[in-house]
Amino acid sequence: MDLATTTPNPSKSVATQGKEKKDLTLYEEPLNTPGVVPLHLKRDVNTDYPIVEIAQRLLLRLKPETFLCGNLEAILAAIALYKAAAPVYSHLEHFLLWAFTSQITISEFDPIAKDVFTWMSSNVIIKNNSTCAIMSTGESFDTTGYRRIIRMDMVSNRSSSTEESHTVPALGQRLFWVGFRPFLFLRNGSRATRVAQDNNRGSGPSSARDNSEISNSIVIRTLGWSLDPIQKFIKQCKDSKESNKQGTTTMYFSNGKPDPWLNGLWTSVTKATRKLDTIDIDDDIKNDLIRDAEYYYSDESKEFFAECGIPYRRGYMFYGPPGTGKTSFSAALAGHLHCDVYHINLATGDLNDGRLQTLFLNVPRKAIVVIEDIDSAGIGREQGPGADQHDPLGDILDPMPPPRDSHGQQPRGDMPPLMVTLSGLLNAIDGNASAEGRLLIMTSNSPHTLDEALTRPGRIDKKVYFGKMMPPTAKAIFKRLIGRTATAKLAYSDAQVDAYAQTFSEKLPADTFTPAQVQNLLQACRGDAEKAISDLDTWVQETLEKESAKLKADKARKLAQEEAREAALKELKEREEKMLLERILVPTDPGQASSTREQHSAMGNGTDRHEASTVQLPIVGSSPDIHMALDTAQQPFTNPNDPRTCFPPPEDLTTMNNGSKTVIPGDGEMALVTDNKEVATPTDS
Ligand SMILES: Nc1ncnc2c1ncn2[C@@H]1O[C@H](COP(=O)(O)OP(=O)(O)OP(=O)(O)O)[C@@H](O)[C@H]1O
Repeated sequence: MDLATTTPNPSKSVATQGKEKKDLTLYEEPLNTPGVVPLHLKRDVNTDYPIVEIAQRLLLRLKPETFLCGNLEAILAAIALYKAAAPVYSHLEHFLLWAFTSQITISEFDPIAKDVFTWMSSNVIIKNNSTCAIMSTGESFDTTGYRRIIRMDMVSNRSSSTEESHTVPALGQRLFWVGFRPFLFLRNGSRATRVAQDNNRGSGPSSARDNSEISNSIVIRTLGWSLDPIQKFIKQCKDSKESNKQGTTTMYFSNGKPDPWLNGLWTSVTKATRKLDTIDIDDDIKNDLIRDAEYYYSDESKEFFAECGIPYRRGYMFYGPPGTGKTSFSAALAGHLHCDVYHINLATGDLNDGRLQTLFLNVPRKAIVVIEDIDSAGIGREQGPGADQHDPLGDILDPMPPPRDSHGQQPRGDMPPLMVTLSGLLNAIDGNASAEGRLLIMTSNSPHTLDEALTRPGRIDKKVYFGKMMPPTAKAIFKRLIGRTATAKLAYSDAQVDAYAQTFSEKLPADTFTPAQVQNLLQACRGDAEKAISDLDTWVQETLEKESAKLKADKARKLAQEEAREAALKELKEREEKMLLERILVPTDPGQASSTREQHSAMGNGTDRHEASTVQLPIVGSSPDIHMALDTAQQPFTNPNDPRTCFPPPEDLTTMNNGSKTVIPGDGEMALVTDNKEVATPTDS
């Protein structure tokens, strides 16, 4: 199409042209004016698509007719050709990749991916003047699922990373070299796929794409027919992480979610290692624990376990009041042994036996697994099939609806919160499928509530009590929290600090306060030793008063709960009695009574007759009578002479062997007489 030939002459007036020409004269400029777009082409141009206008102007300026055989159809044909050839190119590309490269795909939530990210961050993104990366504040960018990932901002790495933030490779691909070998790093996944996966939660690894790539994954590709170079590269990433890890401990927290591709099993946080000498507990206990744990991970011990055929596992139970250092010591021990800590929280309601087992199986060989506050996880002494049965008292004591979940939804009746059972926990800890090499630490505030099976030797090898502050530990905590600052800032000598610490430990009542409480007091003094000592008496008094007030309040609350429970029990009993009466009372309507009698006569004598007549048993009286009758109503007849289990035909007035007698005073009236004494009749009631 030649634009110039169809250009109307703008100089001609509308009035002097025919209809067709009249339309054409609307254009103000000749169409062949460079840079001017004819109005009929402008109809698709709007502010949303200025690019179309730009392209059109460009075409006019370039005058494509001069080099494309004089028409625009050639351009369209070229585009069509490109479109047709694109799949061929894609196939060719796939073939070349298949034929000449090797690749490894890693789920983004796998710990290995974290190692690769960290290596890429420090060796490629920061060094190679990248223009695109993902920045995350905080430490846990690696295994946390998309909710945190979308918080990250795309940034240019020209703003250098700070201590508080991390840059990780952006989605897409980048080429880098390790020595003389080129590698292609490819990060798949987008927010859209993450959302889609979120909606398909539970689909698990089947959400992988058809071409066996995992969504939200990274792919490492290199030239050649062997995976060795990639494996070496991954090992290099791991080694680099290990060397960077000095002085830090990584804590993993169980997610309890079913889809390991979406959220991973663990969320991790890396912290500066807490040193063991910052935990103030009895020195003997501390040294014993350290020696035991060190020996457990020694080669000698591994051989011993293997030779004796004992499963290579060790377990500790730390128990004592809250705030005495059970969790802190576990973390410090992990730092000392250069291993990571895996925290499993059983009380979240999103763990069941299967998931717990999976978590234990996914703990590396050398790791400390901590199950905190196991007594509050709802795993009591008895947890049989009836343990989760509905408690009728609950309805009376707590008539409120169950709490809403995190999405504000009422829990559905058919979806109870997940529970870990005692047998599930025992299996996970030391069942055949349980991983070996881990050191398990359970912490508890009240270990006496735990089932003995859980704490028996073999599962728990050491039980350690973490108690309140004694004078030696009070002295140690004073030196640690006050001494160092006092020496540095106020130039106290060691002897002075020691003297203050001694005074402090003597003034602090022994076995009364937890280390957490004392730490709170000393932190507030900010290195002022004299203030710490002068404030101590007041603090002790106030804290004791607060504690006693809290104790009183707790006692009152417990008493109120007990009373409410008793009242509820009473109410329940009354309900039962009422229901029973409704079930068993004979109607006083003579018509009904005679028809009942007819039914009884029709039944004749025998067991059936007894069952039928039992239903009519009139019982009104104290609760033992009621329960006697309830038993009778629920049990089949076995002894026809037993007044509780045998009721005579209504037409007879029978005296029982044991002296009990049933009286039928008249139509529609029945009464139970015990020891020839009438208890009640329906008309009485
Ligand atoms: N023995 C201790 N030595 C030093 N610090 C301690 C000690 N005990 C507690 N703390 C401090 O008190 C705080 C709470 O300690 P931690 O969480 O370890 O107690 P816990 O016994 O595990 O409590 P809980 O039973 O509630 O889990 C921490 O800040 C910790 O530093």
